[in-house]
Amino acid sequence: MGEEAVHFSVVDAKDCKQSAFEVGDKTYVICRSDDDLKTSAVKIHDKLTQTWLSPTILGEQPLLTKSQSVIPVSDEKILVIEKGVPLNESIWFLEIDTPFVKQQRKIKETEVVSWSKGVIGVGQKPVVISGPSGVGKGTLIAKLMKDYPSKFGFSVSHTTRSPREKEIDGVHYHFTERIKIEKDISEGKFLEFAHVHGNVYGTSIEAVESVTDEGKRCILDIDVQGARSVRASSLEAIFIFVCPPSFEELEKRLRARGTETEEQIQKRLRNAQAELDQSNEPGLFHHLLVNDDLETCYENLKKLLSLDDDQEDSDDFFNKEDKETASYSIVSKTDSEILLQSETNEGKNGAIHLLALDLSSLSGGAPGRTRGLKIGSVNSF
Ligand SMILES: Nc1ncnc2c1ncn2[C@@H]1O[C@H](COP(=O)(O)OP(=O)(O)OP(=O)(O)O)[C@@H](O)[C@H]1O
Ligand SMILES: Nc1nc2c(ncn2[C@@H]2O[C@H](COP(=O)(O)O)[C@@H](O)[C@H]2O)c(=O)[nH]1
Repeated sequence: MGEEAVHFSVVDAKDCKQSAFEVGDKTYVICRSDDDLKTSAVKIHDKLTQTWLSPTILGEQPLLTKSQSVIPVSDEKILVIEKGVPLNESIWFLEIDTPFVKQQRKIKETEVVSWSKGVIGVGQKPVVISGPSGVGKGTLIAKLMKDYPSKFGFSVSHTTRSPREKEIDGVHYHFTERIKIEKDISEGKFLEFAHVHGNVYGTSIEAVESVTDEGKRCILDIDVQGARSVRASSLEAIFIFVCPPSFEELEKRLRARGTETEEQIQKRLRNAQAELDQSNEPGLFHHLLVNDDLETCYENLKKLLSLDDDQEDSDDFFNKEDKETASYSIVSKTDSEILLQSETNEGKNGAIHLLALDLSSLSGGAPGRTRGLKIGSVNSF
């Protein structure tokens, strides 16, 4: 195991405790007050220009404790372990140059950093279901949710369109104003958004991650533009496109549903053709399903989902006692792993309990979550 010194320092300023660390030409300082553990400030010192920057801070902030263990893990992220809380709640990353941060920096034309919660274990990949309006996506998803309520959770999108008669705010969609969704999009709260049939639709990061945090598999019903954006994001998902048996049948279903005006139906049909044209594009969808007979299509969808090569949740690395009580701090870092030492538990025979965080596992969640962390007792990988 190669050695690399842990590089961090803690300085007590007048009214705030600081953790400072260098990455490239910049020094990042996380500053938190002992009196207010709810908020932290981040300052960046640019050594080249000798200037201090106050970046826009995105993402949910860590639940702060009185002390932390901090180490840069790459040019993109800094690992922050909050001490005194169980490991599952203690792992956070300050994203300083991830693709998400780079994108947000461009949009906002200002310096940006983003907090991202480290989540141990992979869970099952979210399922993105796309297809033309009226093909039956909602019908298939409703069946899945009814048959497997504890296994699947629906990502409730935001939309600026008006609710249909039986639609409930917060259940079918979060119905919202254009000005509000545009503000939230600009603040980086959305995984994807698109202008669809004349309205704005979008998937908030929270919509996906709240389902995954519940331990359920997240289902997204989004258009092809949205699927493309998710494909380009850090979220690893299964992409399914649902096709109609014919264009005539699609039109028939859309009309029979009776939820759109003639003008809206015409617009949806025009867009349907464009979506169908993209369904075979290499690298976009993993699976195509034809929704001719509903029951047959549903059975095929179930087959696809159970065939998915899901991994076991690596939570199993921990025993129950560790989960509830152990608190860890960083001991050392190599190119492949970071060693963590338990501060509260001594193993049998008085041995110190060491864990290794596999650095190759730092990916997979939506922005705001670093999902799929692999952590094991030393030598157990
Ligand atoms: N296999 C099928 N055979 C016949 N009718 C179907 C079938 N699947 C769905 N339908 C019906 O087609 C209509 C459209 O289905 P649904 O609302 O689920 O489509 P959708 O793809 O979710 O549309 P949108 O994208 O506009 O939300 C509904 O009235 C539904 O009952
Ligand atoms: N890109 C996104 N597309 C979405 C989202 N939520 C729904 N949709 C798609 O919009 C159309 C129309 O839906 P409707 O409820 O008005 O009939 C359909 O294709 C949906 O898949 C979203 O969050 N992002």
